[in-house]
Amino acid sequence: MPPTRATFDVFFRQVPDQGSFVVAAGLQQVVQALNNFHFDEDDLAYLRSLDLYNERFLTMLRTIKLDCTVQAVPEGLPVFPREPLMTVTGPIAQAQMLETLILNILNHQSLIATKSRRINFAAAGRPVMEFGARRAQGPDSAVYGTRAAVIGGCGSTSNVLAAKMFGIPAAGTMAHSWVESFNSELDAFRAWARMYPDNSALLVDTYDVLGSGVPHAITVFKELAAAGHQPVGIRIDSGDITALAKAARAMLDAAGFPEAKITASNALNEQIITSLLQESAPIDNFGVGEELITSSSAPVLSGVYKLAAIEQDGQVVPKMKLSASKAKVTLPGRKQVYRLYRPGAHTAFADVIALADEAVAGQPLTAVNSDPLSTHKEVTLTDYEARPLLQSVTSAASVDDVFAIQHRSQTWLRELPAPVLRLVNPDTYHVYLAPQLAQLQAGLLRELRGN
Ligand SMILES: Nc1ncnc2c1ncn2[C@@H]1O[C@H](COP(=O)(O)OP(=O)(O)OP(=O)(O)O)[C@@H](O)[C@H]1O
Ligand SMILES: O=P(O)(O)OC[C@H]1O[C@H](OP(=O)(O)OP(=O)(O)O)[C@H](O)[C@@H]1O
Ligand SMILES: O=C(O)c1cccnc1
Repeated sequence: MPPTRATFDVFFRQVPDQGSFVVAAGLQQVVQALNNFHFDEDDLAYLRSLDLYNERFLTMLRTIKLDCTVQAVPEGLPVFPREPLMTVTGPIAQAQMLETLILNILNHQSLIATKSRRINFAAAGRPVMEFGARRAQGPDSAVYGTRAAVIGGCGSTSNVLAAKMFGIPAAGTMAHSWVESFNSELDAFRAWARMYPDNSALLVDTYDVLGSGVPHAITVFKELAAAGHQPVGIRIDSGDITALAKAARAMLDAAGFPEAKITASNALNEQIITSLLQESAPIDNFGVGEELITSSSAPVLSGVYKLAAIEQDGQVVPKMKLSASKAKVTLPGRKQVYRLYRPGAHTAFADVIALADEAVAGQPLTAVNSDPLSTHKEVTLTDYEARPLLQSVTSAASVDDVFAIQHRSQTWLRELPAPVLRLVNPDTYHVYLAPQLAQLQAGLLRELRGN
């Protein structure tokens, strides 16, 4: 008898930081991990030593060749609670074995892409450099977190390995130790300017921002300008950034350097950046590290991997987890997710989760709210165009440029109603269940409760 095939869905129930959406990220690394999925002899020897597995199972692992099909939403897409962002169909033992691997990759990158999107929304178009490697939870989180940060809107990184791996501009300014290691701040700035005459971003807060840092930077900028170079600017990394940036801006302007840019850093996040800009702090660039790379205000995206269906005797049998908590009831069956647009318009107004073979075309659709904690009020959706979001993923999927993903993500975000994108108290975006899926879920609920 061939092994039972099964379909699992990846989805999350809650958005970090009380936001309304998550930016999906990590698909490319999932594809790479599945392409590379295998057990070495020393893996098998270790598993054998546990005395838990029989030889038949270990032989199956030795010769394993994944026979799973994957559907996923494209990276960068804003997605909402309960929507499958990936489905995996394959022999049940194989598809089950992939749970933790897939969740590890998607949960991490989607979390950081979402945090980055929030920070980049707050920065309102000003470039944000990713500065987090030193505070990331280990090397992998630094590298793949940087990839996700760029998907979420960052334009460059000080993580040179990530820059090399993903084609991201490597960027940075100067360390305090550079300034401290010279006899004077002025000597330190001059030495830097000699080496990098066209990349003179000087760190002005080692001793006294307004008393020495900015005046010394201005002295060096004058010397650079006299030699035909365009000074880049300064970085402020402590103190009251608004007050210091305003005073520094005035000093730079008065000295004839209105083009010199001010970069701010120091444990920045979306709230602090919003506050700085509300105070009209004249900041041109942000360097953001620890709060971004660890998503420290909301460090977990609790994406889950749930059985949705198995195949028995050639029949697809929907499966559902009932659970003691109403919020954890799952959606049975093989599914597709659609984003609904008004005909001819670029504004999405709702998503619909439907059974894979359920018709969701231009006809009126009687749908219910997908949130199991809602009152399940029916709505009739009319006058829409429906675009499917889950696409087949091939193992030979081309390696997308991270900036192409970032760009697509921004386009998809612009399609959403503005109140959904608010950083504070965003509107909930509507996610409905199509009628056949809603009926299937209700029927299975009755059946399982009856049992
Ligand atoms: N005008 C401002 N509005 C809101 N937050 C600010 C403002 N200026 C600075 N901050 C933030 O306040 C926090 C603490 O800044 P503080 O000046 O105490 O740091 P610091 O003196 O550099 O200390 P440390 O040496 O530990 O970095 C940082 O997260 C910083 O980004
Ligand atoms: O604050 P983040 O958002 O993580 O940005 C990166 C930080 O890393 C550096 O600080 P460093 O490790 O030298 O410590 P310090 O400046 O707090 O002393 C840099 O000067 C930034 O402040
Ligand atoms: O200014 C920089 O170059 C910098 C600072 C902290 C972390 N990464 C880069």
